[in-house]
Amino acid sequence: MAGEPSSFTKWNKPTAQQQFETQILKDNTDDRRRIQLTAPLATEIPVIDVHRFVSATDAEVFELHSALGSWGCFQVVNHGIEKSLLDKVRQIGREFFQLPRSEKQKYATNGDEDEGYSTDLRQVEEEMLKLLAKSLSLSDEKIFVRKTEVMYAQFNYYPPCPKPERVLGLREHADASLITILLQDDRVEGLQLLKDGTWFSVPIMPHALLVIAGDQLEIMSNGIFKSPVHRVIRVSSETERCTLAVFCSPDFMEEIEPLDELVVHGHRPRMFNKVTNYIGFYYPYFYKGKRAIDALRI
Ligand SMILES: O=C(O)CCC(=O)C(=O)O
Ligand SMILES: [Fe+2]
Repeated sequence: MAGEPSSFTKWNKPTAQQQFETQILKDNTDDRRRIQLTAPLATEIPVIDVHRFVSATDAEVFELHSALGSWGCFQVVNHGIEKSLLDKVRQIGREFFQLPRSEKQKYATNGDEDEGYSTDLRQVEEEMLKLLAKSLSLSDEKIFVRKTEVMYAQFNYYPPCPKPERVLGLREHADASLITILLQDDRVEGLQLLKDGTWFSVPIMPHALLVIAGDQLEIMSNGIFKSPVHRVIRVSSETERCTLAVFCSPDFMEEIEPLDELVVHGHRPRMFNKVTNYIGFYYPYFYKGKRAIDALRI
């Protein structure tokens, strides 16, 4: 139906997740609760300059570490992807969703070729994963790089909404991924993050990428990093909002658990049980409005 949020996914290993995402978007329109549209701006989310971070001071590394333990995300600038390319990606997303439904349908299963931006995003992903290992002081800075095999890109499109206080764009959830790299819309806000029981708006930085910790990172970091609950509200009755989310995860059949190095007897005991195919494990909980990660807590 015209006017509903929709998504177009393109990833290297199509699975049931695609259907799941469609379901989330359908569910959103059933939310009839009044939504609080104004929220304080999350100005404390740190902005990390990737180039500078190579020679970051201990204080900067600590800032990243503590942001991921509280907000569960950070903004990244100087990531190496051309601004013009990011603008083009957003433009392609908007143009795609403006096509008639019959046209969009033609692309629905066309998910196995490479796009120009996917290589660039893989490099950014690797840099981010190395930053995470660095901020956890892990001995192997590539541990998360080696464990992250799946990249799944999804455009989210939120049309203008005449009753934004009635309809969510995307209902509250935490991501099942290890990390999510989000290219926000450059004009319309909408992403809100739950911290200590309060919703905060995530500020727009037009050419920054927002890195969000997913549940699998919370598990592997033995709870040091938090996978934040977030949602999308539809603030504008005039302008559409388009974002690109890239979900980065281990192979589905990989067993994940807290990294040995982060389990410290007597100080930081193991906080989560092992799980295989976390993505598959996650959905049934999501549908019930619960968090899968809670079922793994020891
Ligand atoms: O569109 C957004 O701002 C966030 C999307 C999101 O949270 C998701 O796709 O999981
Ligand atoms: Fe999300």
